[in-house]
Amino acid sequence: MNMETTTQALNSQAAASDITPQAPVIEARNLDLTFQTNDGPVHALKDVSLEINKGDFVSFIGPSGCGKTTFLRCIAALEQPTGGALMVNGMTPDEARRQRAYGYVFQAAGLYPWRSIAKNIKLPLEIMGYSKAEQAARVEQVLELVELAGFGGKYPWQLSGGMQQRASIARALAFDADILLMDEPFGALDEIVRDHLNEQLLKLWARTDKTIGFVTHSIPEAVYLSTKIVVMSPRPGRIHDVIDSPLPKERPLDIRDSAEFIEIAHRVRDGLRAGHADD
Ligand SMILES: Nc1ncnc2c1ncn2[C@@H]1O[C@H](COP(=O)(O)OP(=O)(O)OP(=O)(O)O)[C@@H](O)[C@H]1O
Repeated sequence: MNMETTTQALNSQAAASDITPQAPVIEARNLDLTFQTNDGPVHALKDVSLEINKGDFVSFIGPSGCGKTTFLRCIAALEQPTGGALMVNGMTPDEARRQRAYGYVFQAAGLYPWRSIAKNIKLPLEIMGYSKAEQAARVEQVLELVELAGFGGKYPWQLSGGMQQRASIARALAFDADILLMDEPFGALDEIVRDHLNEQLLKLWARTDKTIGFVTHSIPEAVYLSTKIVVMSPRPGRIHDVIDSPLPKERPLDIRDSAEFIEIAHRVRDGLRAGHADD
């Protein structure tokens, strides 16, 4: 095969792979979850169907108690659905958890106060049996990613709330899972800090190509961050609308003043209102 034909063959292979649809990273089909409580059954999720593809940044927005956290916890195999099907990387959530498919960032940073930032980040790596050298290398790498290089020796109380939340993101990134699940990570922070962390998170996402599932109550945050916005309606949590964002991947903060941004924000708000009216 001469050089030209080789190039042509490679080009056509590339073209073919461009059009070959990739299997979704997360696929929910008619997912249902009812909690049995002392006060009777609580129907938290109803008939939730959703596909999340590699590299998507998906935000879940909806009123309190509509099942956003529950859905994230199902993906992480922390809750068992009572109906429907859920696949993560083509596996059951439990298998995916065993393969360390995701890192999870909680509402509160949840750092151990008696461990330095570096030692907090190392904890999951120690449990997974990484060598000391590998632990140190990964800590350096993820601290760099969240712009906390040089802070590994500090203790959580020596860091601001925003820095602590970044440290907890670093901990979730440490074992390089493809999926990052984030449950209202910036909910407790003031707006300016939140804006800054939103910008940093977008850059981190662009650099690492992770698939992110992100729970928020903030419409601007959802629109600014996401490639896909899932609007949920009150209990039992259902998907009211799924918005594929037309915004470019590169997003300066002032994109929030653009007509396109405002239009998507309106659609989310209308969805939230209509969801309430469904009751
Ligand atoms: N382990 C549990 N046992 C019983 N009920 C539960 C459990 N976990 C959640 N629920 C109930 O399921 C519903 C959905 O809860 P979930 O935390 O997923 O909502 P949410 O949309 O994340 O709410 P918020 O925005 O307030 O964080 C709520 O009514 C909640 O009380």
